[in-house]
Amino acid sequence: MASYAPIRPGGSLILAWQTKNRKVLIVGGGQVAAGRIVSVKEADAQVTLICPEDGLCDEVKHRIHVDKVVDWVDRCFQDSDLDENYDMVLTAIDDHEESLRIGQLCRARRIPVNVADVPSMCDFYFMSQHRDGPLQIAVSTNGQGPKLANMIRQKIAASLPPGIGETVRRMGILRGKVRQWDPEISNSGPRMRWVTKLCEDWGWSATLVQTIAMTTNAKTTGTIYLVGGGPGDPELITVKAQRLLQTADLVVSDRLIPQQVLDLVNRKSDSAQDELLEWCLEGLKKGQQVVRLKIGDPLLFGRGGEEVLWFRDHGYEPVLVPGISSAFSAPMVANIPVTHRGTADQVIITTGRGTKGSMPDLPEYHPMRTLVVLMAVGRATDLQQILLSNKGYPANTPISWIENANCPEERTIFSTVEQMANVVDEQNIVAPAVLVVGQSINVLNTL
Ligand SMILES: C[C@@]1(CC(=O)O)c2cc3[nH]c(cc4nc(cc5[nH]c(cc(n2)[C@H]1CCC(=O)O)[C@@](C)(CC(=O)O)[C@@H]5CCC(=O)O)C(CC(=O)O)=C4CCC(=O)O)c(CCC(=O)O)c3CC(=O)O
Ligand SMILES: NC(=O)C1=CN([C@@H]2O[C@H](COP(=O)(O)OP(=O)(O)OC[C@H]3O[C@@H](n4cnc5c(N)ncnc54)[C@H](O)[C@@H]3O)[C@@H](O)[C@H]2O)C=CC1
Repeated sequence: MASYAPIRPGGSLILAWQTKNRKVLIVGGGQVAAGRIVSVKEADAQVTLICPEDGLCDEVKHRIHVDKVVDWVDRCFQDSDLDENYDMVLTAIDDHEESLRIGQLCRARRIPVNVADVPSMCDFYFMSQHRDGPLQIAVSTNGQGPKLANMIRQKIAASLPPGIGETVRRMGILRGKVRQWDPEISNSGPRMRWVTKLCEDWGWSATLVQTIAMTTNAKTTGTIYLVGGGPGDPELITVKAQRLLQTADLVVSDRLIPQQVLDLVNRKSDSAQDELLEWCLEGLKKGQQVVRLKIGDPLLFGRGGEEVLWFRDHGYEPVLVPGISSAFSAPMVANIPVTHRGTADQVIITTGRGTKGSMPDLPEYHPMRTLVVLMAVGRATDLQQILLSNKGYPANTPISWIENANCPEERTIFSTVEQMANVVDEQNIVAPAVLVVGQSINVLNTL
């Protein structure tokens, strides 16, 4: 039998009540009323406050006369005040009998009411609240200890990462965009899975959620930045890239926008790349600062050169920002100094997948050479055969596979050229993985 959460009666229903343009009546003008004004005005309600002038505290006077966010009626409450069709009534007066009476009147008219000094007369309680942009955290003790609610709220607020409100705000923009890309109701499932995965993968690091956020502050001239996002570890991006990501109006990324969404948005086109570039262009035409975020380094097997030419054709010269390529960071993960005095004086970086699936001309064996092969996993058998049969690699030349370098699932496997395809099968190595071949592997690793 499935087990479900137990029901624990005796609480109150916690909601985020939408009161935009709703009519709220506040009775009283002391410090409690001042707090109520802030709460309901932050929720965009229309406020009428009834209280004789000599009862107004300084803060309430400020809200009435300086902020001008309150319609003020200079007298005591009268029963006919409730004829105004209020959506909510809040009393904060020092006359207990009158409080109770107003509460009862509201109850009779089914107007939701909070009576500051009579919890039993409240349809809802106010909570101790922390707000940061759209993020709202509220603590309730369900009437048991308001001061404790205040202390607990402060403790929670102090533990939040800086910038979290901005992160939440940008997430809202991003979710709006995702829905614009594909408004189909029937795609709600994939949309939700993507947003969930994004949140889980990138957590609430403000910077990283910002990297995929899209905002619309138009500037006069658009600029395109071709930015290297590094190998996957959020800490391995440059300070410059981070700054651009934080300030950009639009960030278009192929890594952070995973296949599920590309599938969603690219139904009209079978070329994801073109579609992404078109988005950039749209932003540029609006005068936006656009970041085209590439994994690794844009110009090392990142097709960055092609994108520069494409943007030039469209009248924009991209600003290039380098990133750390896995060609360097992956060997480092495996403690391989790709050059090392006396062991390796050159490093050749190549790919296992050339244009249209071709195999690049691999270099001859040289004992002082380190070979780094990106996108090699699917070609392990071919690579092994070429290195052994055509390029003179001794069978026992050390190799290392570094899978998911600089990501949480990172894995490093050492072997020899003779075994390099075998270990891919045995250890089930999958892309993305970097292959390193050469004597430099043995310098810091005792195998
Ligand atoms: C039932 C409730 C109805 C309601 O007002 O909605 C209610 C009732 C009463 N409060 C009283 C006293 C105090 N209230 C505060 C402060 C807050 N009170 C708030 C809410 C609530 N107060 C609702 C329950 C919410 C919950 O428990 O979760 C907060 C959270 C929100 C807000 O008001 O905006 C706000 C913190 C704001 C912030 O953190 O920012 C302080 C501390 C202080 O002022 O510094 C004291 C003195 C110390 C103490 O008593 O703890 C008394 C008089 C008791 C007496 O005479 O002895 C009553 C009446 C009674 O209990 O009978
Ligand atoms: N819920 C809460 O968090 C808290 C509730 N309280 C309770 O809330 C009430 C208000 O607290 P404060 O703002 O500090 O009081 P306060 O004494 O500073 O202000 C009371 C206000 O009510 C006005 N008033 C009195 N009778 C009125 C009427 N018939 N019509 C219109 N206005 C009227 C007065 O002119 C004054 O402006 C008190 O009863 C207090 O016990 C106090 C602290 C916290």
